[in-house]
Amino acid sequence: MRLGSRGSPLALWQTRAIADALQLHHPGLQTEIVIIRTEGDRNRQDPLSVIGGRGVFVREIEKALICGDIDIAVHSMKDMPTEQPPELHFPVVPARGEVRDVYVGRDGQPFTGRRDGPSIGTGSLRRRAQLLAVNERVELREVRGNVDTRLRKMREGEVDGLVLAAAGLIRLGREAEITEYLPMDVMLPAVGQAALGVQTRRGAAVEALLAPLHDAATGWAVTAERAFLAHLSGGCMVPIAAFGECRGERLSLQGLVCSPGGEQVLRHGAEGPCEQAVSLGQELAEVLLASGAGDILRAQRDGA
Ligand SMILES: NCc1[nH]cc(CCC(=O)O)c1CC(=O)O
Repeated sequence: MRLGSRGSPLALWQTRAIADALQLHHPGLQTEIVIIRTEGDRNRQDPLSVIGGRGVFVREIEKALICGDIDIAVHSMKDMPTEQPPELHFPVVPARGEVRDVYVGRDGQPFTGRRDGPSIGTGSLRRRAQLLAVNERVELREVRGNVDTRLRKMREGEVDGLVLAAAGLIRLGREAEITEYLPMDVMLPAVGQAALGVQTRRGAAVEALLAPLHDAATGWAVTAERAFLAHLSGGCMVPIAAFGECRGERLSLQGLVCSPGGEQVLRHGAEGPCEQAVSLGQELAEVLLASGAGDILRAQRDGA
C-alpha cells in the first residue's frame, strides 16, 4: 500500500502512525510512504493569505491519489478544505488526541492573565482574532515555516511566543516546550484540529483495510465541525473555530466566528444525537449567522 504524505516532519510522523496502525491490524501488509511536495511546501516566502490558503497543502496530493500514484493520502484534517474532488472521501477518521492550542513562551511566562503585550508569531486569523479578543496589546507577527523552524525562530528572539496546536508539538516529541494549554474559552481550536484526514478514492479496495482505524466519536465530532464550517462557507481565510465532543450517544458542539481584530466574538453551543452531526453543525452555523456572523464573514471576504 502506498501512502502519500507531505515531507514535513509532522506530516511524516502522522503518515507513519497510519502505516503502523495498518500493519498492526494486518500483519505482513507492505507499506510505502510516498513524499509529495505541495505548493505550500515550495512557497515559503509569501504569507498564506497571498498564495491562497485554500488547499495549498493538499492539491498535489489529491492529484496523486486520483491518478493512482498513491492508494491513500494522510493529511491533517485541519488543512483540508470542506470541499474535495467528487471521487475522493475520508472513509475513516482515527481517534484524535489533544485538541487544544498551546502557548509557547520564550521566557516561560504563560499568556493568559498577562497585562503587557507580548509579540506572538501566528499567521492564523482564527488565532490572531482570539488572542486580540483577550489581550488587545498583543503584537502579532507571521512566522512561517514548519513547527521546528518556528520554534527555532522564537528561541532566537524573533517573537516572544508562539501559538501552536498541542497535537503537532506532542507528535514531534516537543511537548516539554509547552508553556500553557490555552483553555477552550480563550482559544477555540480549528475545525478538525488534531484529527487526521485519511483520504481514498471512493470505493477503493483499501477501504476494507482501513476500517479498523475508525473512531466513531472522533468521526462524529469532526463531521459536525466540518458541516459547521461548510455551512458558513468558510475556509481558513476567515476567523472561524469549532470543537465537537461525543459523550456516549450525545454530541456537543461549540462554534465561534469573530472579527479579525477580535472586537466582536460570536460564540454559541449546540447539542444533539451523534447521528445528527451534520444538521447539528448546520444549525449551529445558522444560529451564528442569525446573530451577525454573516456580516463579519462578508466584510472579511470583500475586504481581505
Ligand atoms: N496549519 C499547519 C498544521 N496543520 C496541522 C497542525 C498540527 C496538528 C493538527 O492540528 O492536527 C499544524 C501546525 C499547527 O497548527 O500548530
